[in-house]
Amino acid sequence: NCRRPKNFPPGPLNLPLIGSWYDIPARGVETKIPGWRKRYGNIIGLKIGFRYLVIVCGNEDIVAGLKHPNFQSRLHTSTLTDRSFRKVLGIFFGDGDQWSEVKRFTLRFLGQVSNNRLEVVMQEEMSDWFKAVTSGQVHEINSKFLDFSIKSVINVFIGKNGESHYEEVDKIRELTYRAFKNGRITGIEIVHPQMKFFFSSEQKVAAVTYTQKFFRRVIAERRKTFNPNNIVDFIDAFLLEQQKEKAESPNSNYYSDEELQSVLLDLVQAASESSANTAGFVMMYVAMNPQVQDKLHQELDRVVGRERFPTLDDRPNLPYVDAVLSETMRINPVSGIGAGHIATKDTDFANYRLPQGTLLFFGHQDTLNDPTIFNEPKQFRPERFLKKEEIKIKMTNFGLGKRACIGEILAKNSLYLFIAYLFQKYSLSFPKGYEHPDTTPEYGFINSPKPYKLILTERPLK
Ligand code: HEM
Repeated sequence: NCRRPKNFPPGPLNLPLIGSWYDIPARGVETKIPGWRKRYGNIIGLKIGFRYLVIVCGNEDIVAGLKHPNFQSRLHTSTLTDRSFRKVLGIFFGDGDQWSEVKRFTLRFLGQVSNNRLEVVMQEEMSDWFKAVTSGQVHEINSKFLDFSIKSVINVFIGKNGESHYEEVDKIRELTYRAFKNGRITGIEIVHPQMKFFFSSEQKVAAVTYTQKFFRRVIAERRKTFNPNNIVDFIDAFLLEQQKEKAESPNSNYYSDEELQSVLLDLVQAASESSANTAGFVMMYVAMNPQVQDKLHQELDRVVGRERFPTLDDRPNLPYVDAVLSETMRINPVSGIGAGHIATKDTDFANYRLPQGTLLFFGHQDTLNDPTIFNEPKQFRPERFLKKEEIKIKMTNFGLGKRACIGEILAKNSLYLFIAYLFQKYSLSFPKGYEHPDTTPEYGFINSPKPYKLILTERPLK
């Protein structure tokens, strides 16, 4: 049916069978949004095959859409449930009571990861990382170089045991990077799984299968040594909850092994690439803006000096470090259109009517680079985040409401530590001939910087 439902938002023409699929890039849909928005307004109506799709733009509408009670569900096609034993499990694509129970449990666990524990993990990972850096030499900045991110995530969730598996963790990083790079967030195979045989990438399947197998083994090993009186990490906490559930509510099955594997897969995939790619963009933009780097160095020298590691307690006194992180996430957000939400009922929204089953995405990158909101948005200017009056909108790049990212605080804390450690110790510069890296991201499930070259030069101890 090519006709739009009554009062559906305007958008490109729908053709028989394929809808407006011909005009929707499977990767980098962000690049089309400014043009569509000019033509059709804040709410853009599209169709992939038989599935209606809406992109919500404009900060007010994004906030309203993210919080709308009818838009708190996810798509459950087999392309997605293949990640979780063909069931609706895990947090990212989970739903209903199961999702809300396990999300609450995971948030509670994250709330208990003390600042002290995170600092120790980050100090260990960054110290190892620094060993791999040769001062004054050219380094290629790519997923492998930024592997401190997945290692610290693994360390937070599966404890020190993670270290004995670093070869496998490296393989998971490589497979996840490739899967996300090839990931087609608005690909037709996501909404019409019949098409996955033509479009699904081998890397995506390999990343899921390998990671699940890894966690299955780690969980089985842990079960042998599990001590309910010594809960150290996420797996311990989950196994304890599993025991309690079996004893107290034998009819419920929220804490199954399949759920644990699915949640761990979500956490590793959601956390490691997003933080690593944000770190890659931080290094790129700071090296491109020497005056920003000078200010970072001056602030760190003044507040921390060069002999001890910066801590989370230093954070109130290091506002420029935070401003650099916020400005990086504004200018090149790694999740440019967020994750798809589903309308669970026919819903009136922003003067339109969205049919049940409509898939919604949100124009985060568009808003964060809108010249009517941010003065000179293409300029990397962390100072704007030091002046509250310059930030006129609610930041939404971690989502909002029930479906919001569970890792926002963890991500911001660990990226703050990353920036503080890195610039306390090093100066960054481009090798001759590589001074102007391409800042356009490589689009995928999570956007990443295109690989580029940098020299890291150790700063002398003062
Ligand atoms: C720079 C880092 C990160 C960014 C920009 C980011 C961004 C996002 C966004 C935009 C969403 C979708 C929200 C929505 O549906 O509207 C999301 C969801 C999610 N994120 Fe993150 N994230 C980051 C780091 C992390 C970390 C470190 C973790 C794990 C500890 C994590 C775990 C998740 C999970 C599990 C969800 C699904 C939540 C749900 O569906 O209920 N993320 N994230």
